[in-house]
Amino acid sequence: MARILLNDVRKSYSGNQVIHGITMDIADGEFVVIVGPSGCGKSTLLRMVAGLEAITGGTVEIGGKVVNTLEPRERDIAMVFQNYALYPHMSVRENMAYGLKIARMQRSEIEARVLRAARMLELEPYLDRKPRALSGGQRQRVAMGRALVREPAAFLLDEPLSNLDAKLRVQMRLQIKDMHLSTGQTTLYVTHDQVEAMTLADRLIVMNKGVAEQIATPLEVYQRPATEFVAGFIGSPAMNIFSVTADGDRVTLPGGHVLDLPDMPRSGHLRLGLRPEHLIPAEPGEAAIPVQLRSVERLGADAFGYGTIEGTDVAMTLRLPGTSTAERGQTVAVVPDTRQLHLFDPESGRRITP
Ligand SMILES: Nc1ncnc2c1ncn2[C@@H]1O[C@H](COP(=O)(O)OP(=O)(O)OP(=O)(O)O)[C@@H](O)[C@H]1O
Repeated sequence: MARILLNDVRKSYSGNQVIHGITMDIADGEFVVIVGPSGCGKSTLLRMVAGLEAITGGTVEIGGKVVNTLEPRERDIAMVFQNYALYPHMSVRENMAYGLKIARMQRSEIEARVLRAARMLELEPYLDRKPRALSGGQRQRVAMGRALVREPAAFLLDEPLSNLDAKLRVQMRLQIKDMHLSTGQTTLYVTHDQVEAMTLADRLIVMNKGVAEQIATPLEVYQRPATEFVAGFIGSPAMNIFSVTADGDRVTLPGGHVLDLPDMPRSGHLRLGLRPEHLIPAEPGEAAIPVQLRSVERLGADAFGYGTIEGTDVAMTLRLPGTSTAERGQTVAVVPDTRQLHLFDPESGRRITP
């Protein structure tokens, strides 16, 4: 087990910087998820920790040792990739044992470790099968088992569930969580799936264009996004974010609609963020945001209304009760829950208190 320290880690490809200095102290046993849109540098960051990419600047420390110039096999880490990379001619047992055999571990110890991992991953019935006779989920568990038997200081996983169907992904997500709880191993996990990120992580690194926009627990990221980018990226359906002008507590919205919002931290142009669940039906006559609905999606317990602020093309998503009779073409008047406002600086995109 190990603590991982990233200190101003940078990466350039032929002079083009793609990771712009990431610093983070990952505690021994912590589960950290690197999340962000395609191309933001998640895999590159993970591969630098693994030793599969050279580090252009800064240092990576694993278990108190700077590993910048160490080969992957010298770093005491195990990596699981999205494409499993199993040996087709070997059985599940042989696939899992292979790395240990190469490391000349004693046979009895290899067997014990393979059995322990197989039990944890519910692979015991398949130990003598070849990969081609396994389902996608089973193959992914073998890839996981192969990493597990090495009992490394840290686990690095790059989108390990992206080749599985939705139902299997949920199962494997729970299994990964269980595995982490029982091994207590430091884990770095890359995904672009925010549900995986929110449910697995002790802490998240939310990345955008090679920068860590926020490093915090999933709940902090959801409740107090540090930037407009994070606010828009985390949460489904996404947060409604639009430009407003504040004059004291009088706030003018797109379309000229005016709300009285208490405790505005400053006047002038601001970006206002409101999650769909924090918009409440207005009382008759109350100053409200009129939302003209373009479509309503009914999910049973809830319904989502997609539309625009009346008289504008500013998109708004509402979360309505499953019993709502709202329909496409109707206008629904809503007011924000004023304890749940998010305000961002229009220039820097950074959160303005609260
Ligand atoms: N070998 C390379 N040479 C040049 N540029 C590269 C190389 N590998 C990655 N990049 C660039 O670095 C940036 C980050 O890539 P990376 O693969 O880390 O992103 P990612 O967040 O993992 O994306 P995805 O979710 O699509 O896998 C991208 O702009 C990519 O084009």
